Amino acid sequence: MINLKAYGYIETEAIPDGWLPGRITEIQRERFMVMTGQGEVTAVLKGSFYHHAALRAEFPCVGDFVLLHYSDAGDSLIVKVLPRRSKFSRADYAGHAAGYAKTILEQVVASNFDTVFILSSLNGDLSVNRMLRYLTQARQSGGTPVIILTKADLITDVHPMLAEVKRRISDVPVHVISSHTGMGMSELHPYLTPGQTVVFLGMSGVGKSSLLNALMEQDVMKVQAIREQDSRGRHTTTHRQLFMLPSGAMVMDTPGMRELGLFHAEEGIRASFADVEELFAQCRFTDCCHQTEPGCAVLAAINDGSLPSERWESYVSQQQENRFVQHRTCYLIDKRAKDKTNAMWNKQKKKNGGWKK
Ligand SMILES: Nc1nc2c(ncn2[C@@H]2O[C@H](COP(=O)(O)OP(=O)(O)OP(=O)(O)O)[C@@H](O)[C@H]2O)c(=O)[nH]1
Ligand SMILES: [Zn+2]
Repeated sequence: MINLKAYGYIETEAIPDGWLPGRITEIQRERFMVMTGQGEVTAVLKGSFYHHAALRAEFPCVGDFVLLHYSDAGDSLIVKVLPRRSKFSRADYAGHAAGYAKTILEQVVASNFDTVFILSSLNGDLSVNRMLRYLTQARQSGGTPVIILTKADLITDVHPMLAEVKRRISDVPVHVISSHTGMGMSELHPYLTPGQTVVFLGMSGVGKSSLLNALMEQDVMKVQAIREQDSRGRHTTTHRQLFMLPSGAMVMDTPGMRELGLFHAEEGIRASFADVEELFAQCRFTDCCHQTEPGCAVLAAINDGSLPSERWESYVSQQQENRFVQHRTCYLIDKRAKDKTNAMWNKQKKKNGGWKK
């Protein structure tokens, strides 16, 4: 018997007779691995998930708690996804049937995590703006962000960089580690207590796989020694996507996490830049664009130094990216609707042997 609480399960609703709660640890095409009180089982989705395929966001993802009809011979059946307490979604544009265009836009790639480790490499180009973007996503997700500066063994003096990060990001813990030497790793223990789930965010090559291997105390992920042009087949040692660490905490690593874009991130942006958005109310004109207008509170704050201009710039660039995603989404909905109308029109034309009567 396995205690599902060790997997972060919190019973929030009574489980009907004959149903079994479980947590999704791995997804391969149509087949799911689910950890349950009876051990890990394979499962498939109840047909109704496919009938309502438009509700893409409701498809189970790694980390989800689900209810199953348990079968000890063959696949169990996933009947319900329990409410998610946190999630990462990505905007999904890829080739789906036109009729579903309005509702396939959010694809959830990981859920029910407590902490988001935002990784940046100290020896690469350490970009605080990029960190701020990841912070917005983390805040939007419902997880608690923590910043991890990796590969400390490659730097002689980490202090200037650490000071710069802390200066610009004052409300989030920052840790300096090396997965190779073990430096700073003990600082991560408080986030890795039993039943806690962590996800990693960070650019390719910052050391996510190396950190996972170090925390697992074994090589579960293949680490890239040399960058390949072809990103396929990268992590070939395992398909597992939810790892139980020796400490009793879990780490999720899903392919989707590696290609997140900002998706409907207004709330996250608002949370990250409350100080900036508060200024807007103080502008003289309600439709102020904060560019050249007289009486603009933003320009005044930049001038007197109370709003660092780099902070204003990263706010503007996150807004732009978010708006781009939204426009693109609207554009695609529009285009799919048009394509569908055209297809119907052409069918009609054929049937009528020429132009519609
Ligand atoms: N010196 C040093 N190198 C490290 C450390 N962590 C990772 N590396 C190296 O950085 C490179 C990339 O590490 P990975 O762990 O594969 O990075 P990743 O973030 O998983 O990369 P993707 O799989 O592309 O997303 C490898 O060559 C690692 O050996 C560290 O703490 N110190
Ligand atoms: Zn203004």
